Amino acid sequence: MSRDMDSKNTFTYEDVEMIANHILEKVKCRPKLGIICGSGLGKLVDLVEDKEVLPYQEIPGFPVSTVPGHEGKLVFGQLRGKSVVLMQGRAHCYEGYTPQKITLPVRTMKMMGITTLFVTNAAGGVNKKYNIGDIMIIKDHVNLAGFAGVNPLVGVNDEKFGPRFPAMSNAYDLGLRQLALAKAKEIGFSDFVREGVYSMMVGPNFETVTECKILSLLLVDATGMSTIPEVLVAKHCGMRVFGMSLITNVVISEYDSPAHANHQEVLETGERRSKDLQQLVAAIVADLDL
Ligand SMILES: O=P(O)(O)O[C@@H]1C[C@H](O)[C@@H](CO)O1
Ligand code: HPA
Repeated sequence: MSRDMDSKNTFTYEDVEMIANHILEKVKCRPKLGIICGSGLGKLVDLVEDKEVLPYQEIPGFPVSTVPGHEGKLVFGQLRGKSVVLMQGRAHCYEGYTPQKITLPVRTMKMMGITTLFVTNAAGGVNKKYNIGDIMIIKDHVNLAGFAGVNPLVGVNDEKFGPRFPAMSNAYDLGLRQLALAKAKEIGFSDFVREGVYSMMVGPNFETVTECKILSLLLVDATGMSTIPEVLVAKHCGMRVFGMSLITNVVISEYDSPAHANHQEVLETGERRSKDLQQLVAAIVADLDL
């Protein structure tokens, strides 16, 4: 099965079922919560006890990330008394994968019994009030890649996954956002935890100055190169979604500025803020109703 699946760019319901069963045969854990770790945020797995680890290379069809800061491991275990599976790293469209391929893990998680999905990412702060190191709880998104036709739900729709025309007006669960804000307050994080709007361009280049000015006009607070395809697929198949962006840098919105965005800064901020992010995730998961 492995070689056939690895060369595929789109996956049928039966393909996903086979991949999910393959994973379930290899691990004992049966989680209902899935967490996708963004660039430099893979240390979230340090929260997990009784780990069972599967490298993506050993999972048929799974896209393998080629980007530093994305380990490429599926980590099962216990987090604050709850069974969980973490994706330590994700693949992106700019690596040459189709939107359907980068979201295969989300459908696989659904098929494995995951009902709630946490998505995390590194993002550039567009909102001028944001500081490097802030954590933004995602309240909505602008699918700029979708404006250009990059959307994992394009193509034949299998109703076994979900409806042809899924609603996206409530993509980021209100109850989970409220829980996260309450927990941030409880642990003294309110000064650097915000709520805002995320946007995605395909990348891999960072944005031009004019693009950043446009993002601001579009009511975007933080921008990145991932997450939205995963959220579209998760909502399509009926999952409850919660999202967080770590503001790893601020976008350059002045012409002729000598500053420029770079992946090294993204990884360094991820490293520096990883303990706080872990603390917030742990506090939310502890009180999560699954
Ligand atoms: O996977 P995420 O969205 O966290 O990664 C961001 C976007 C690019 O992959 C990379 C740029 O530094 O970080
Ligand atoms: N732009 C796009 N993606 C990003 C950024 C950014 O400034 N920072 C981290 N991921």
